[in-house]
Amino acid sequence: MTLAPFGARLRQALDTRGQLCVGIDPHASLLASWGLGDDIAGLETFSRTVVEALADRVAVLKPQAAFFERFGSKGVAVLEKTVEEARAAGALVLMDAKRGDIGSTMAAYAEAFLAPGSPLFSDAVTVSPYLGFGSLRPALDLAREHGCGVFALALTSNPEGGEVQRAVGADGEPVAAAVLRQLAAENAGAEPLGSFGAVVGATLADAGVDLAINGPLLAPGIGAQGATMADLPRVFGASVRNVVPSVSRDVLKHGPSVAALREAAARFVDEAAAAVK
Ligand SMILES: O=c1ccn([C@@H]2O[C@H](COP(=O)(O)O)[C@@H](O)[C@H]2O)c(=O)[nH]1
Repeated sequence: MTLAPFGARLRQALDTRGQLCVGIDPHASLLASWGLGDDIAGLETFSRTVVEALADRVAVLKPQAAFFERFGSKGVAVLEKTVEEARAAGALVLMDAKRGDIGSTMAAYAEAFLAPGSPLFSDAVTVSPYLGFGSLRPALDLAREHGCGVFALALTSNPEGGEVQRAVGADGEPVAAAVLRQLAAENAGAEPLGSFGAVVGATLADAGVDLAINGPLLAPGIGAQGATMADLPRVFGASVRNVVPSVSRDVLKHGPSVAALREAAARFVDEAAAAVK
């Protein structure tokens, strides 16, 4: 089956389901607070419950690969099932894997997440552009071919990010600005929204760079990291409609009750709508 471009599918999901991405981050502390073991059975129950609660209503679910990989091959098998079931229930799945390597290895990462038929095939994947934006080419091309998306780290939500991302190159352009400029080029002419997004933390005091990339802006940092939906207009300005605010722990802490998870997600959707209008 050929998918419509990711940007178009994402635009529709955000407009119909609301501007929210919920992260599936099975921290050991969350497994414990849900009364689950820090083991494969706990991981499986946690992930299945999040998918049951949210995949039919939130725009995007974002499994954090690290929390599955820490259990080895059995954890990856749970991740595969989580992705498949979330997509089948109607959510767009953004795999938060933050992969980045030389181009020839990047091609293998791209096949893992963006080639139809791959066990971890997802609607989009996060990547690191810090081996040079050009090293992402295999992922950008495969995503375009198959209707998928790619989100490159631009200005991350952690306080340490700026030392690399705000550094200024020999030509005077900050590193993050160069990433955003190249994403904008990938999205040129795309309607209603390009498929190549940037990760820009909602925790930033001020973006200080041009965020008008005609693509989605994944905004982690809301909730546990201290940002709120009310911060979005200040950080994202005129691009705020293209923001995909992302919350993991501040939704997940309401489990294992399916109803409570749904209520928490609905509250964030309402808060995002109020902030963006
Ligand atoms: O700049 C970034 C990029 C990715 N993340 C990821 O998002 C979630 C945040 O979880 P919370 O519980 O909502 O804090 C997590 O998976 C990070 O790896 C980010 O936080 N910042």
